[in-house]
Amino acid sequence: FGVLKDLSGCGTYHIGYLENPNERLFYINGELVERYLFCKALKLYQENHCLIRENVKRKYCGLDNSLDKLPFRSGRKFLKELVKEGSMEHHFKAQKSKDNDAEYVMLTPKNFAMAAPGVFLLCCGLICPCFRARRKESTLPVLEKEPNSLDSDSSLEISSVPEKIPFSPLRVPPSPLRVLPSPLRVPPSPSRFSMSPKLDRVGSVHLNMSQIARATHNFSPSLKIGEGGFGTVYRARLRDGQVVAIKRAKQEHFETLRTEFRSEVELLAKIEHRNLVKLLGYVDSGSERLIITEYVPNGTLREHLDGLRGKILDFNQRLEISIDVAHALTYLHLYSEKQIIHRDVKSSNILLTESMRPKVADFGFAKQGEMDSDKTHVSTKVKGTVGYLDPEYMKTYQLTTKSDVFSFGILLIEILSGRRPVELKRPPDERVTIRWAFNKYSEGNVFDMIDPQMKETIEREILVKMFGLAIQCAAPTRVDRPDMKIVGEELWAIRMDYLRSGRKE
Ligand SMILES: Nc1ncnc2c1ncn2[C@@H]1O[C@H](COP(=O)(O)OP(=O)(O)OP(=O)(O)O)[C@@H](O)[C@H]1O
Repeated sequence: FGVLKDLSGCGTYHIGYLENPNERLFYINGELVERYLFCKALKLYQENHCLIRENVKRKYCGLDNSLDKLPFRSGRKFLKELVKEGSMEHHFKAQKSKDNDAEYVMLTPKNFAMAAPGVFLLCCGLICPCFRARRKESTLPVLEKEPNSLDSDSSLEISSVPEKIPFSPLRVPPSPLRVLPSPLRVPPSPSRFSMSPKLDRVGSVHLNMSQIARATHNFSPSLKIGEGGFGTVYRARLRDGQVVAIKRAKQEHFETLRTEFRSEVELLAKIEHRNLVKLLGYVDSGSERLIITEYVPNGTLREHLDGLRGKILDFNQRLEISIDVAHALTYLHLYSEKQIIHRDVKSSNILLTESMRPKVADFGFAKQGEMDSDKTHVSTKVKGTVGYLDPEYMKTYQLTTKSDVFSFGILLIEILSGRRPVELKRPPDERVTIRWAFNKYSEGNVFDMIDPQMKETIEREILVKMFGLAIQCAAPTRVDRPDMKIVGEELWAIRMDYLRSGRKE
């Protein structure tokens, strides 16, 4: 995989490129575009006095002054041109004429990291008539935006002030598909994330560094239980016998990760739900930053789906896990002190207890919502994991709770089918799981979608309801997605049907 480089940071265009040994791909607002449109967007940046690195201009758009030769268009005109000529659809058509296999072209490992969200958008728009009309409607407001307007897209986090920001190499994503904040963006204002002193005393576990070093045997590799993009996780036994998980920030990314860690602690401190990993304590001392949470002993949901944890999950367990995750998200969206959008709902962030109950973890990307204000969304940089990322959020940078609903829809299909959101080793028409599922669902082949490792027979009606719900959650536009509370209620009703059907209990 190439690394997606995001040049955003100015105005409402979010432009980026992905460079592989054999190929360069360019995108604007999450969509693949031709190079010349990318260069025009750079030109627009330049006209708006935004920072563009000279080497990027030179490398991708020719000589320094070649940008100046491109005709300048107003933001509105440019966006119209973008839609007319350079959209993902255009790219698809261009590729198709060359190759006759557009999907294959879009989904090679080389370009997948960029293409997948767009593919979701496009494929859902193309193959699902009921979503298509809505999709067209919903793109309109975005098209009307001027690059420097101070409307909803003038992001809370992305400064439009053309400030010179020292270049730092883009950090390599922890997993190849995780979308990370761009280093070229102005960091969030310190005040938004500054920790109140009392947060250092958050939770019930208060340890100093030497106590932590003792509990982790000096961060012994034998106690390491996992590694994520932001740190290494250790299991530790405290003096009173309590077993906890300690996430230690990676030193090399210390400054970049500060925001993620603070965000995680601040939000975790406010929540209390049996299906959410509980924060126990926090250490921010010198060159160390650690988060102490409850230890969840039975691995991640993904490990269970992969059969790495012994017994394969049965249908009832999958249904109960789905319900619990839906409840956890409903709590975050509706009932926590402040509305919280998780932004990284995925199977590897769901930990299981010994009794196979899930706990949603990893609040590094979580964000406070706008529940108490008149605003319908938060405008913010895109974070999350490709494959689970809401295409509308990717396109508009407008974050709502419905982005979590989208990820949950993808997760639900994963739980039922066992398939990852993207499986590059499969034939082209099966690589994007949501698309494959939608096709199967439309053909009425729900049994084909069930995880082959699951041997029970489930009533067709129940599967139709569950897959139908998952597909609805993963609708391309947020207006078509149900609220998380409704999703939980629907799943609960499905479970009632399932129990009544006499297959279990
Ligand atoms: N509270 C916990 N209890 C038990 N295991 C945990 C806990 N927190 C994390 N882990 C383990 O550590 C691994 C890494 O967790 P972490 O949240 O740092 O990263 P991740 O979610 O896997 O990756 P990324 O943050 O890049 O998405 C998890 O996959 C899990 O196996």
